[in-house]
Amino acid sequence: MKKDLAQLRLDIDAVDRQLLELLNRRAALANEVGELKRAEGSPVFRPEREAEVINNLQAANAGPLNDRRLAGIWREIMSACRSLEAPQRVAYLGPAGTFSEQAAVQFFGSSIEHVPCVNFDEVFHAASAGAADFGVVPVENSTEGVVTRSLDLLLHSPLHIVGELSLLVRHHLLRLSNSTEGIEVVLAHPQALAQCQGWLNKHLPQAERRAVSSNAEGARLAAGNPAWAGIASERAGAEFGLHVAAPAIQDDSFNRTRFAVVCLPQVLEAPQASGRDCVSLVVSVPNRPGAVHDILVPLKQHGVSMTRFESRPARSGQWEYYFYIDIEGHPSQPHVAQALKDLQSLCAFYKVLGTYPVGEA
Ligand SMILES: O=C(O)C(=O)C[C@]1(C(=O)O)C=C[C@@H](O)C=C1
Repeated sequence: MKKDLAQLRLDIDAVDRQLLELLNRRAALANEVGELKRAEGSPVFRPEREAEVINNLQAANAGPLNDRRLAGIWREIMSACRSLEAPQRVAYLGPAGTFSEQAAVQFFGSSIEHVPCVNFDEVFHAASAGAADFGVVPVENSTEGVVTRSLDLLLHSPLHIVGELSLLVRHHLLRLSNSTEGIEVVLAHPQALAQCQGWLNKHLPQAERRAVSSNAEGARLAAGNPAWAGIASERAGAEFGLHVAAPAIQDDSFNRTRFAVVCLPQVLEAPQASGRDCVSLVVSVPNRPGAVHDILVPLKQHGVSMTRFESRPARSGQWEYYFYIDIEGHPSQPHVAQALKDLQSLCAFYKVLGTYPVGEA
């Protein structure tokens, strides 16, 4: 005979009590790990261990829970255990409700200490000066290209990249009412205004576009004036009590932003090889014909794929450039190490920005 709802709920309650006991046993073990780590001064956050835990469980998973959901649940369990060892402070472009905050929570889980910052410079400063353990900054958007300020800050920063993630970015038009009538000003971060310019040209051609420090800040301001609208996430709308006047107004429905997770090498060294890794570099070459071509030759010779090549002016007034290069692989692989060594010998400036596991698309 099939069980009725009341019986099924009793069974769920019983399983939950077992889970609770097991989770607390796990948490107590994490506490012990924390004591060991404090004694030896080693880092709390170990991304390669967390990846191993999830891989092992996925290999043993008999269902019906699917592997993706399982990973999401264990990321949160480990985030909670990690916070018992030591709360990880994560800096990002605030206020609450930004995509950067969403990226921080997606990467570290929700048991983190939030360090919202007013701009990207402050994120780098917080993580360099010890006010935060990690920083999360956008580096590239699939519609708008690179986030130039983040690249410029990475160039001279003592922070290195230890992880990345990519977030599907849906921008909504948010305001105090749920219609698009009578909007005089649209406020958002310049990147979001650019990502929605086609929609704005078509639907709100008369409205003034006002750039503000973050989308969430635009939403906050829009909550104070019925003729103003912000472009931001649903989360930001909820935070400031706004309606969605028009959903998903970004010009590209697959609009994605890639974020880098940065920290001081003292907080976390470069992660070990995970099997799917990436090295980010910034280089400059002597100003002579063929120099840019030449730096790509070692990559081809040693069979290393380049997944990104960006240039940024060196601000010397001499039309010199820095090149931001991502390659596939890990320096512990001999062909990658050799390619990097040969490449370095051709560069006037060479800096490894980080070696880290490739983020999920
Ligand atoms: O294995 C460790 O080093 C732990 O600290 C435990 C644990 C976990 O909860 O499994 C927590 C934090 C680390 O990032 C990795 C794993």
